[in-house]
Amino acid sequence: MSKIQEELENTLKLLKIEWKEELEQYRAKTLGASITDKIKDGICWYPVQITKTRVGMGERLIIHLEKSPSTQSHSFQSGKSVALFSNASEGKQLRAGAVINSVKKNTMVLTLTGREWPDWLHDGKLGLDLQFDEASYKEMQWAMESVIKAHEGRLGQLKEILLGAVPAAISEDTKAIDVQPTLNESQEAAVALVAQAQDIAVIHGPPGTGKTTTLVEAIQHTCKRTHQVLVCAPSNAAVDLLVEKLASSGLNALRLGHPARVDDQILELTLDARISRHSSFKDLKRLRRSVDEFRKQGRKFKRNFGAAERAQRKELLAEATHAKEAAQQLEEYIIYDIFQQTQVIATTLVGAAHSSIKGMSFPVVFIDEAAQGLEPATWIPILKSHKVVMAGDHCQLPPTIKSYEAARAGLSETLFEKVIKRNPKNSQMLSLQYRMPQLIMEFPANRFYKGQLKASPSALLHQLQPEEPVMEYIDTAGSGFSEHLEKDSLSKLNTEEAKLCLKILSNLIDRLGLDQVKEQGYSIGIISPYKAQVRKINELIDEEEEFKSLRSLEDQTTIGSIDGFQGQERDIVVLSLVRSNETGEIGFLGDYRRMNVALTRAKRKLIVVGDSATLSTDTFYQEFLDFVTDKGLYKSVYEFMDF
Ligand SMILES: Nc1ncnc2c1ncn2[C@@H]1O[C@H](COP(=O)(O)OP(=O)(O)OP(=O)(O)O)[C@@H](O)[C@H]1O
Repeated sequence: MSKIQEELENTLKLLKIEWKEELEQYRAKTLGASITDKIKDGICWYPVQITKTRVGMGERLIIHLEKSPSTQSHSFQSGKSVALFSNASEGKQLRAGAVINSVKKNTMVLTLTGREWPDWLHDGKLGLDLQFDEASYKEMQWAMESVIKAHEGRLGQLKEILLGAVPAAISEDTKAIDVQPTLNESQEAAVALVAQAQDIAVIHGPPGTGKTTTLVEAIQHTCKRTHQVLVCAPSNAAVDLLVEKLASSGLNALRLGHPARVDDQILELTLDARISRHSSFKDLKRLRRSVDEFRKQGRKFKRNFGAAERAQRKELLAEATHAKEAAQQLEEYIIYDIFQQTQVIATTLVGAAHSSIKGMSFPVVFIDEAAQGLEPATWIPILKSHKVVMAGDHCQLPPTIKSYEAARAGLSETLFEKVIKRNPKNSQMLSLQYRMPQLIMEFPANRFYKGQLKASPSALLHQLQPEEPVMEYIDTAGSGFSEHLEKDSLSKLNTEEAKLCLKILSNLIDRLGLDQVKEQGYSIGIISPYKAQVRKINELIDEEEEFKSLRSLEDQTTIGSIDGFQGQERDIVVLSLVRSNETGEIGFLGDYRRMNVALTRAKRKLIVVGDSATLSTDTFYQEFLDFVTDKGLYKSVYEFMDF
């Protein structure tokens, strides 16, 4: 067996270990567990009441739910798969699949996976279970098996090239390319590389250097020459960001994926929305209504059936089937028509296995944030493509891997890293960043990029107001604040620190003036490495009177984990580090790439809040504390202790 085949077989083996680990963790929580156990584990809500049902975009069925208030934490998050169940039928549970749109402390909005309301929806007591997402693993396994099996054809060639056994080809044609005049020299060189590369091109570089911006330019350029391209990223948030930029650059983009997982601003570009805007949609609706009508009529005749009624019923149900087939055909035509008009099909890596693009192939696939994609997931869109373009930064967050064994044995190395190492000539580095002023950039630039990262003149001027410092570190040491473990999720939170962060942010908003912040449209990010802290911050903003001004900025504010912020930027960022304990334990803050992402999201103001007594046990954080002290960015919590 060749080295490459061995390597791929090994990756498949590691994927199976990871799959087993995640399944075992899920089973440990669910198998044989009573509803009470599951509620305690934070993976079940029961009972829940329906507060509203409605039909959303694309005729999706949407349910608003509420449970009685409790302090019980849970693992429900937007985008996750759940099952709604009822205890109405004795012994057997009635279940319907759904995806979470949004979740607050005691309320949730869901989109049902099916197209029909379950007939038990208003019977018995309802509950909600978190589901294990096995479909993604199946797709990744299938992709790995396809790559292993491919010895000929384009996939057979691509695997040899991407994994470094065969050199990648670059065209000699160095015709000047027509790009936006705003691109810098290395960004322009990256677009040229994408045009010339026959097999693979990689754009890499530190945060804010315009990898996504350059990728969008390269996509535009490619779309002038080809009918359609595939564009992917590992996370829904990263796909949404790309789609937004592609659509505003004038490209006809289609966002594939479940609408509940898509940002509200992008909903208009989903297949559901595009179908509902199609000129034949009215006919489709009419046909679907007639299916329902025939069925309803057919089911009316239940008792005292004579031969004539039986025949009539048969006829009505046959009509229903007929209308259903016609509706399906029309829907297929509408989808075909939409795809014909689409220049860019955008989806997550795993979403590239979506049935609506089954059997399609693309001249080029563009993968953004490729350094965050698990290798088996990254192969999924490559199976459909002739040429591969990746953008990313391997000093930012890697993919999340649950099995320590699989990560250590090599699953943590991404295809992006392998490609850069093995095809150095086919990559273009960007090193001029446009996001952060010097002070925000300096520490990550020195610590992660050997000082090679430079700030563009425009970024140097980024600030909120001349007298407002662009960066501050607020030390909570000595305050008595301390972290807690959220028992059910095993995530950490630090309530006092969460309040302090919001207080500091409210003060900043007061200084700038609420109206001014709204008028300027400053975007705000409140970030923490821990999901439990993110939940706590959300809860405080929703409930506490003193954070009223922050509530009124809801549309401009994003609260999330560091992992969810990769690829994004905000004018103002508050980072809550949470860890505060006697033993100096810093847990997964020890993955410094996570801090690299967190420290490089802010454009005009970065406020970091943490406990130096705990953090300084680690040399990386000690260096960071030395940096903020040297630069005069250090403040103690005592300056804010009046609250
Ligand atoms: N040539 C340019 N001129 C002016 N602004 C630019 C240029 N290139 C990128 N930018 C701006 O810099 C910011 C960062 O760009 P972008 O998000 O593309 O960077 P990135 O490298 O993908 O960042 P990250 O590593 O965080 O994902 C954006 O606000 C973008 O508009």
